[in-house]
Amino acid sequence: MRQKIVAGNWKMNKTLDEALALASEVSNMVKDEVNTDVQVILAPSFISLTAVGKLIEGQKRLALAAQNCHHKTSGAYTGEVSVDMLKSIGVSFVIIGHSERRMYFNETNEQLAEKTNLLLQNNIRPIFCCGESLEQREKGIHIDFVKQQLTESLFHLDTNQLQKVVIAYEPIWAIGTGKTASTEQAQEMHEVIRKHIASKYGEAAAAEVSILYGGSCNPTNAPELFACKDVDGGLIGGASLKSRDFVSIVKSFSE
Ligand SMILES: O=C(CO)COP(=O)(O)O
Repeated sequence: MRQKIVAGNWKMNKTLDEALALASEVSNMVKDEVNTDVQVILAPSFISLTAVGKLIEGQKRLALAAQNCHHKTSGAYTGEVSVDMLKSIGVSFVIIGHSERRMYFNETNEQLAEKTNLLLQNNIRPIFCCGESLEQREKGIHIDFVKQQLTESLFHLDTNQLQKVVIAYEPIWAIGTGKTASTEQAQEMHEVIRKHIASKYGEAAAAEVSILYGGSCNPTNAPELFACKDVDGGLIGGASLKSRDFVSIVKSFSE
C-alpha cells in the first residue's frame, strides 16, 4: 500500500522561535487529533531544521524535511548545504526541484538527477516536484513537459530506488495564486504520471509510488483533491504556516 503523505513546505518563512512554535502546535494537534496512518512532514528553513527535528523526535507520524540540498557531495560551494549535513541532523526527506528553485536558481533536470542519487545513497527520500506553467498548459504541451521532467531526473533509477521517491505535482499556475487545479485536472495529471512510471517500471511498482498534489491546497479543497484515485496527499505552502489549517488538511483523508 502506498503511503498517504501531507507535507508542509514553509518556504522562506518563520524565524527560529516562530518555527518552533508552529512545529509544537502541529505536533500536539497531530498527536491528539489524527487517527489515520498519514505521514506528516514538516519542511522548515535550514536555520530551524535541527531544532524542529529535536522537537518532533519520536513522534511516529511526523518527519523532518529540508527544502533543498546541493547536488555535489562537498567542497567549495559557499552558502550551500550538503546531503551529508542533512543526514547528520536526522532529515528523512528533501524537497527537490521545486518550481521556485527551477525558476530563481536555474535548477536543471540533470542536477536533480544528481541530487536524487545522493539522497538515495544516504537513505533520504526525495520529494521530487514537477509541474507545468500556465503557458505550457494553454499550448497543450503540459503532459509531455511533466513526463520529460520525470524521465530526465528519475528514470535512471532502479525499481527499488524509484519507489522511495515521492512525487509532487505542482502546476506553477496554482502555486500561491489561490487558483487550485480542479479535481479533474489534478487526477488527470496524477494518472499520467503513474502511467508514465508504469511504462518504465511496471504497474505494480507504479502503484506503490506516492504522488502528492501542490498548489493553493487548503482545508476546503483538500478533501475532494485527496479523494481522487491517484492523489496520495499534498505538498502545502501557504496553508502550512497556520497550524489549524495544516492539521485540517492532514485530517482531510477520510478515516
Ligand atoms: O509550492 C507549494 C508547496 O511546495 C504550494 O504553495 P501554496 O500552497 O502556497 O500554493
